Amino acid sequence: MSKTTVAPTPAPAPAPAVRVSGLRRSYGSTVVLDNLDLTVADGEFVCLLGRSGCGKTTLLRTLAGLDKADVGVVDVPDRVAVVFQEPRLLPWKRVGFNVRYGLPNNRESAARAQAALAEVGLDTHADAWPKSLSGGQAQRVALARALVREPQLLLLDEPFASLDALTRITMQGLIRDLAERHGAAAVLVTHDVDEAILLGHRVLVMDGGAFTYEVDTSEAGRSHRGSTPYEALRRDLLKHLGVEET
Ligand SMILES: Nc1ncnc2c1ncn2[C@@H]1O[C@H](COP(=O)(O)OP(=O)(O)OP(=O)(O)O)[C@@H](O)[C@H]1O
Repeated sequence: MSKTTVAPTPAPAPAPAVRVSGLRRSYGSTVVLDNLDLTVADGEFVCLLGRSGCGKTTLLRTLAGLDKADVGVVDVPDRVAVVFQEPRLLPWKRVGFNVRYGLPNNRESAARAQAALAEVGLDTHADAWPKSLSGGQAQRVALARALVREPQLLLLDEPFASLDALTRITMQGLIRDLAERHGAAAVLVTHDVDEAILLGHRVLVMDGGAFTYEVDTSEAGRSHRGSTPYEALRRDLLKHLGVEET
């Protein structure tokens, strides 16, 4: 009896976490987002770099559902969490409540909040008041509040901007590890080229509401600062941002 072998059907590629096409947004006569297309794969970490006013925050707010496109398709998963530049905690509620705010008021939510606090190294702070936290600790609580929702997409709008340089380095490592561990896709807005290279699998440069450059940083991001591939990538990005190095 002859045997027929059937070639296995390739598994379908997983649906991307973010699919944006033809996105336009204007305020009056000012075009802020101009016919943007963006796809972010599941588990991918994308960083947006661009000069002030180029439309980064507007794009992030649109992905978060906080701003509305004039035209275009914006397809994001159901569970999206945002971390802003400031922690935005409720000062009259304890840390644990802030983390589980919006979840059902039950023991499971309290346990999930506690686990999220442990992930950001603040498991002993559930009963603390926000005003007793340092800036870095408060931003960790904001991160725990995002993670407790088990987001499929994490949106980060300059979350380290108000932190001191040392805390910033710790937070960068933490966010990278957590995004990886949770398998969440992430979009980070930053002004910092090194931060973008360090955290991103891919870096997009925006100018005038459009993407003007894109680079895969997954390899160079693992190289040390100062190494040849890292410095070449850094110079390349600075050039596309229109920054002259002296
Ligand atoms: N609600 C609004 N009403 C009118 N104009 C707005 C509004 N929000 C943003 N803009 C304008 O849209 C443009 C893009 O703003 P956006 O905040 O997205 O830029 P950005 O790249 O995030 O800037 P930055 O890096 O300084 O935060 C700017 O010219 C800004 O003035």
